[in-house]
Amino acid sequence: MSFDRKIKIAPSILSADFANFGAEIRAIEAEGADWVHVDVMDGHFVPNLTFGPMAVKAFRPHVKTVMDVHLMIAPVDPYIDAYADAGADVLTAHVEAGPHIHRTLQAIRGAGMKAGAALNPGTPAEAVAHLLDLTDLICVMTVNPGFGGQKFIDMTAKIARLRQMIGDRPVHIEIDGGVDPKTAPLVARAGADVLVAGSAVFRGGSVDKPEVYGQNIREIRAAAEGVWA
Ligand SMILES: O=C(CO)[C@@H](O)[C@H](O)COP(=O)(O)O
Repeated sequence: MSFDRKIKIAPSILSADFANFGAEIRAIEAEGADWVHVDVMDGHFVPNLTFGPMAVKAFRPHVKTVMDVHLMIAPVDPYIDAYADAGADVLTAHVEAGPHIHRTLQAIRGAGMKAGAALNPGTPAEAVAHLLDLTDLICVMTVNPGFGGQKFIDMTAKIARLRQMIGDRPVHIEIDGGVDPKTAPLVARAGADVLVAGSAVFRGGSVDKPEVYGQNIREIRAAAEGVWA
């Protein structure tokens, strides 16, 4: 997985048909997704439950791009090897999920994955100030995690601060929650390069109407890239 700061659209399969993940993943990739974002929720760190490492391992053969796994679980450390075995390319843990995020990021890299650190809306950019050399991606939550389809919370000041703190390190800034063609330019202008979008990608489409996914992905990408025009 090479590093660049081009805009990447990462559809969240939280908004896909849960009875048809393989076909949904193949459809979004065929329609232009750069990464596939997989939301793991434990019903404890967040008030919702999705799936665990066995399901993620079953997704792996369908993902030809980058499998970006966002853990909304606590604790994280006992499960790192299971997600490495499942084939995650990027494994992101929340800084709020435990007292030892530094150790967690080291363990994620040690298991051969790219390491991400996620920040809830109430957590300041400074929470990752001493983690930047251990981190490949900072995920800025623009909703309170747990559900798709929520209203975007403006975190542009935090994103801009992170971009300044990161400097020339090869660290992605990923935005997660409420990303659509209206909010994408705001976060891209502030310095984000990976845009997770669930409802705004899957809305109106299906595996039988995948061209809608393609249109939705293109609209988000064009809106984000438009800030550089
Ligand atoms: O992690 C989460 C929610 O906790 C996200 O990945 C959502 O799935 C994004 O969904 P939309 O806000 O784009 O519908």
